[in-house]
Order: sequence, then C-alpha cells, then structure tokens
Amino acid sequence: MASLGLDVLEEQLGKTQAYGLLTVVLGTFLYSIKRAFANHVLEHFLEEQPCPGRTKGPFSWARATFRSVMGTPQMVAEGYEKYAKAGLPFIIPSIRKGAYLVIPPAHFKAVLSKPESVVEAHAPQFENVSAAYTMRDPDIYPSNYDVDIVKKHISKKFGSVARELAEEIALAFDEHWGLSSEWKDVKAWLSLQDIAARAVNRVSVGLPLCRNEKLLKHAISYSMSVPEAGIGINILPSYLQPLLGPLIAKKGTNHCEAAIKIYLPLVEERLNQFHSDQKAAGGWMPPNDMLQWLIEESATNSNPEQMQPRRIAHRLVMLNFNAVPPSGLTLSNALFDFYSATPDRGFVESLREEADRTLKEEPEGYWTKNAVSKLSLMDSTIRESMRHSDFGSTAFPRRVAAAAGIDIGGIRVPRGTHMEIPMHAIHMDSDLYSDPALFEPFRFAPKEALPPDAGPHAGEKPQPLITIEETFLGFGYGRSGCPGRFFASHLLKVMFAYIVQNYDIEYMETRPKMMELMEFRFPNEKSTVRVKRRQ
Ligand code: HEM
Repeated sequence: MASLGLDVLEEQLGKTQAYGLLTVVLGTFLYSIKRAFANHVLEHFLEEQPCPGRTKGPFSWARATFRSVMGTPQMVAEGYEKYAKAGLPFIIPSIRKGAYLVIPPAHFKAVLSKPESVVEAHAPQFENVSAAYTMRDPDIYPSNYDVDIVKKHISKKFGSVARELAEEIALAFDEHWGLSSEWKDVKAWLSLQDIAARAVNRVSVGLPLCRNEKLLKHAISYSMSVPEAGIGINILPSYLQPLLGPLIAKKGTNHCEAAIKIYLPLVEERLNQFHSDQKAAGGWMPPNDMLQWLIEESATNSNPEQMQPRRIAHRLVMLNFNAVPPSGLTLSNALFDFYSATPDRGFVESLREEADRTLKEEPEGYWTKNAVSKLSLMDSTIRESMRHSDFGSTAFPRRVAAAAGIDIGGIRVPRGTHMEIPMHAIHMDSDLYSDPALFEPFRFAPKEALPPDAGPHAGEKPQPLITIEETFLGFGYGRSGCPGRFFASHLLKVMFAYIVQNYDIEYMETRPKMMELMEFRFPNEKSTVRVKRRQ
C-alpha cells in the first residue's frame, strides 16, 4: 500500500522511467491543486472554510497539501476539536482529491441519508479506487445491484451455509496456522485473509473450487491491488490518468481476468443447469450457495446482460474484493489489540469459556447463526478493535450533487463539494468513550455477559457489532453503510472462536504499530503473531 503503486510502475516501465514519471507527477502537483479549485463557486466556498494546519503566506494551499500526506491525522484531530464539535465543517487538503470538507457529527444523519441525486455516494466511491481503471465495468462496482444481492440474499440466507463456512474455516486454519505445538510466527493480516478467502469461496462457489490455490491467489492479489493502484492513479493530474491509469492498474486487472477465467466454467455449467431446470421443471436440485443466489437475482433483472457468464464471474471476483481484505484486516487488528492488552486480566480465558460453553450448548454441534449470535464478549472485542484501530482519519467519500447545493449547519455547501467523515477523531473522543485510547475489549458487551474484573469501562456502551451509529463508524454510516456486515460479523466471530479454542497466541508487549498515510490507517502486512496449537 505504502508504495503507492511505484513498484508496479517500476515493473511496468523500469526504474528510470518510473522515477521520471514521479518527477512529472510532482511537477504537475501545483496544476492538480489548481484543478481542485477549477470550479469558481467551489473555490470561493473552500477558500472561506477553516483549514487546520494551513498557515498564512505564499503557497499556503500547496504547503498545507504537502503537509497532509503525512499530517492528515493531526490536521483532522485539530479540526474536529476546534470546529466539528461546535457543529461546523472544516477543510482538509488532499494530494489525491483536492480540498475536501469534513462533515461535523451533528449533521451526519441529515447529510448521509440524502438520496443519490442530492448527495452522491457511488461516484465518489468509484473515483476513490480509480475504478474506471482498476475495475473497468461501472455496472459491477459500486452498484445498487450488488448491494441488493448482498441485502436480499447474502444477509438473509448466510445462516443456511453456516455449517460449510465453519468447516472450511477450521480446515483452512489447520493448514495455514498448522497443528504443531511449537511456537511459530505467522503474518497476521495476510494469513487471515487467505483463510477468509477460502471460507468465503466455500460458501460462494463450493468445493473443489474454493480450495483452488490459483483462484484464491488471483482473487486476493486483485483485491489488494485495487486500493494501491487506486491511490497511485488518483495522485496523478487528471490529464495523465487516461495515459498511465491502465498501466498502473494492469497488474491487478490481469489478476482479475485470471480469476474470472477460473470461475467461468463453473458459472457456465451452473447457468446451463439453471436454464435446463427451468425448461424441464425438475430433476436438478439447485445448490445452496452464493453463486446460485447471484444467478437467481440476475434472472429476475430486466437487463438480460446480467445473465452473461462473464458478468456473473466478475461479480464473484468483486465479492472477494468486498469481503476478504476487510475481514483479514479487521481480525488481524483485533488480534494485535487483544493480545497486547494486559495479559493478567484473563481476557483470553473469558473468550475461550464463552466459545466453549456456547458451542457445547448448541444442539447442531457447529457454529450456527444462532450460536454465533450468543458470543457477546467476542462481538464486543471485535467492535472495540474496530473503534480503537479504525481504518481512516476520515472516510466515506460523498459529493454534493444537488444543483442548489445542501445546507450544513447554516452553511450552503455548493454542488461538487467532496465530503468525508472524521471517523478516527470520533472514535477517540473522550466525551463519547471513557479513556478512548485504551483498548477495553468488553466495552460494548451487555452487563449480564461480563466476567468479574472485566475492566474499568467494560459494559459502558452495550451495543452489538453490526449496529451502525454516529459514534461507531466501522461499517460506515447512513444509506451506504456496509450491507455485508451481518455476514462479516458471523465470519469474524467463527474465525476468532476457532483461534481462541485451538491456538495459544503469545502476548505482545507493545501493539504492532498501525501505518498512517494521508487519511488511511492500516496494519503493517509484515506484522506477525506468534502462535502454537493448543494440546
Ligand atoms: C469486516 C468486514 C467488513 C468491513 C469492515 C466492511 C466495511 C464497509 C464500509 C465501511 C462500507 C461503507 C463504505 C462507504 O460508505 O463509503 C462498506 C460498504 C460495502 N460493503 Fe462492507 N465491510 C466488510 C465486509 C463486507 C462483506 C463480507 C460484504 C459482502 C458480503 C460487504 C459488502 C459491501 C458492499 C456491497 C458495500 C457498498 C455499499 C454501498 O455502496 O451502498 N462488506 N463496507
């Protein structure tokens, strides 16, 4: 991620050319700042808003923009305290998207629930990852159609594939983390991502494809390449993007094509079965998996192109993109937080006891949807980690689309204004959370689930992981909040339960440091946890 696609450029162009290109990019940097203010109404508006970290003097925007590359977290924290808490928006300059407006929490609801015609979500999300180059088919991402599939099918029916999911998670952990009682280091984010990919593919395309190493490698590599290439393309001035965008995105899109190719024969076979089943009315028992749900939804769509095998295979790749990296990232952060929290407080034993007892009481004997919903301490631990180690100083790109602009706290915000939410500052606000910098695993657990000595702030805000609110933004907020969070919460808890029940993880004296770049916060891919199989 931190390489911003430079490694990709180096590979495609060679070292000299890649650095030559970087010089062109920096040389045209001032041009891109100018571009951000090309709309004069917008320019005038942004000029008038407070911008923390922008000091008077020549080139004040350029200096503030340079500072934002590494200094966005401090700039947002300052703006949040000074302005957002008083209900006022403020500006953060950005090398990627020009200056953007940070929305104060008091106005989240009003702004983020507005329809797409007034406040756009999809187009800015699309631009955020340079989807024109990294994804290419605008019907695939981000689209209401995809969101519908997640909402209408995956969120409602994942309980019916819970047995297969749990089985694959167990087998994948046994392979990736091993069965040995000797300590060994594993790269947390990457290995959890591999395990999540197998689990997601088990319930989307089933056996044996879910264990096809090439498929998983291409699907994961593509998913990881999108944000990296997206940033690399975004920092280019707009006139260079059509020229260099396809080059920077190429490595990733090659992985995407390779994954589509591997999915295609199964998709074609399943479409044939689906059509012949309709004609013959019977004889074939449709499989119960996400591919089938995708086909059934596509068949009801008025656009026949949605039934093209390639389209469906491409949607399967995007399911990996949506589900796999965020699950690996979230769970690795949870492990880093949890296993660096004070070891003598008995937190691991509490999670283990809860998992053992719940599974023992479950009549089906595996992690059903109902059993997983009883894991309150684990639910709270993951939510607390998503609060404590969230993924952005600001997040959730939106843009004013209404010709007349919109009103935020008495301020008229013109059409075209790019807006985001100060996620990390909210999660670290001591008016909202006591001792916010402390990782307090059972902060969100209901009082009746708490073990003795659960922690000074345990049970202070009982709320399930999937609840989205102004004070907890790990799954987004408003109209475009994550529709996959019900499935994600189940998946994460089954994975975490398997870890505490079957592995010891060595306590870490200090938590591996989060990386921060521009507005992004993420774990280091190389950070490891030390694990051994429990006897
Ligand atoms: C821990 C795992 C996950 C996290 C942290 C996460 C987080 C998020 C967040 C923050 C957003 C909102 C983005 C925005 O408003 O700009 C989002 C959107 C989305 N997520 Fe998730 N997600 C996770 C897992 C999943 C899974 C498993 C699926 C699919 C089954 C999924 C499908 C989607 C889709 C389709 C959207 C776009 C919604 C829209 O544009 O209206 N996510 N996710």
